[in-house]
Amino acid sequence: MIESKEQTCVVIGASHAGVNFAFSLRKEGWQGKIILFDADPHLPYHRPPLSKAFLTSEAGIANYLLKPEQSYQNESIELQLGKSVTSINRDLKVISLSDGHIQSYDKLVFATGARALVPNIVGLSAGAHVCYLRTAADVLKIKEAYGLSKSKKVLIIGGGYIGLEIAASLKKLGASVVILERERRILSRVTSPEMSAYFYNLHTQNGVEVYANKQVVSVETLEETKQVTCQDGSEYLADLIIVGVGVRVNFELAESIGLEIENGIKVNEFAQTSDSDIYATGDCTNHFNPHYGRYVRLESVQNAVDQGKVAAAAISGKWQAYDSIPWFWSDQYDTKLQIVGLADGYDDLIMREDDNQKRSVWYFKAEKLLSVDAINNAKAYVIGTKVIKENKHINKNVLSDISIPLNYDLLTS
Ligand SMILES: NC(=O)c1ccc[n+]([C@@H]2O[C@H](COP(=O)([O-])OP(=O)(O)OC[C@H]3O[C@@H](n4cnc5c(N)ncnc54)[C@H](O)[C@@H]3O)[C@@H](O)[C@H]2O)c1
Repeated sequence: MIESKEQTCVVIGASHAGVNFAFSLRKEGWQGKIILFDADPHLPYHRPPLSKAFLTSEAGIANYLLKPEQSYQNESIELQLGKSVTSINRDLKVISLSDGHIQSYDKLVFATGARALVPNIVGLSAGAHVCYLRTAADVLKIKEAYGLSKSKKVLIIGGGYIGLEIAASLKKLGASVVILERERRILSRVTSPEMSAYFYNLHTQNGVEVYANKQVVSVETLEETKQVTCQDGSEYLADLIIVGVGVRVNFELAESIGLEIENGIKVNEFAQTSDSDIYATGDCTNHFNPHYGRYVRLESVQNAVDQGKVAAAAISGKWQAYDSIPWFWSDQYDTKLQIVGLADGYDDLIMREDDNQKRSVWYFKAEKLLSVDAINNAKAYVIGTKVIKENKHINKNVLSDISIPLNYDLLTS
């Protein structure tokens, strides 16, 4: 079913999810208008380099664009940047914008993602020396506060991927870096104690001070310096504080029009919300994953791209259920981590150390492979992906024996 030229598809959010959706919709043959709205005034850019190359280099955000500007014109995709959608009327099928304009739609897509979580810490107001890292503007602010070549004392609140990637990047620039993590170990929300230990060692070996069990309770400004105090009474001084304590989904607009919200915007396997003319894609969605038999909300580029394709196909009348296997990556120092699958709920793991640099952690539940964390080990990532996709059984004795090379046939025979 290809819509006519009079139809309009409005997309709220022009990051990975919204932009990939828009190009996929055009590719599917949608002939009507496609309009992307985003509060961010920059041309849509890749987010993964924000905590890495963009943070450490002099290159402008124009070097990290998702698509060249011309390609939006080529595909007749209208970009309305620097504009927030403030309300939606489902009966009239119109959205209202911060500048007072209204826009009608036939199909509406939420690709609203998430925002940096602002913790409730006394004295932590986002002044010049307190930064977050979610947008290009956030990174520009860090660069301005930090200065690319100066060696400053940076304190990072939160030992998740964002905190660790920032630490690795700023360490390369010569900063002195302290990470304060509230939980008993870094990365506790997203990975196993074994992986947390690996990344703890990686960072401390590179000169980052990493402290767990540190709940920051207050921040005080002492002339040019910030003094951070934790619940256990310990104190740290810093020139710059960067906060990376997780995200909050941007679901409020969807909630205001009565869409079903449950850990994000709830969608079916076709990325469709509880309103059949409204879809949602990317970080903001809670969707069913058939490989794991449960609803998941993923914060990843892979999900943003793949779910956008499913939504575009569905709007075009091709009902292809979303069934991708999640994958993620992170680069810190010379370590490349690739993750396939979701390890939550694992009851067994096998850690394989092929050599000092190449490792992999294999997570199982009831003998089924759930996920693989591959450290500098593309082979483990590729084999893990194939095994999960094909739902094969792995011979754990073979996997544990590092004298046997990693090989799909040997592992699954
Ligand atoms: N390579 C990647 O995949 C990658 C890289 C960067 C960011 N991201 C994504 O960006 C988003 C944000 O990342 P993140 O690392 O901020 O989120 P996160 O939730 O993964 O980690 C936040 C960490 O902060 C800790 N924390 C929370 N409150 C705290 C407090 N008051 N004091 C000290 N520590 C506290 C938590 O225990 C947690 O370990 C996530 O969606 C993440 O998946 C992904």
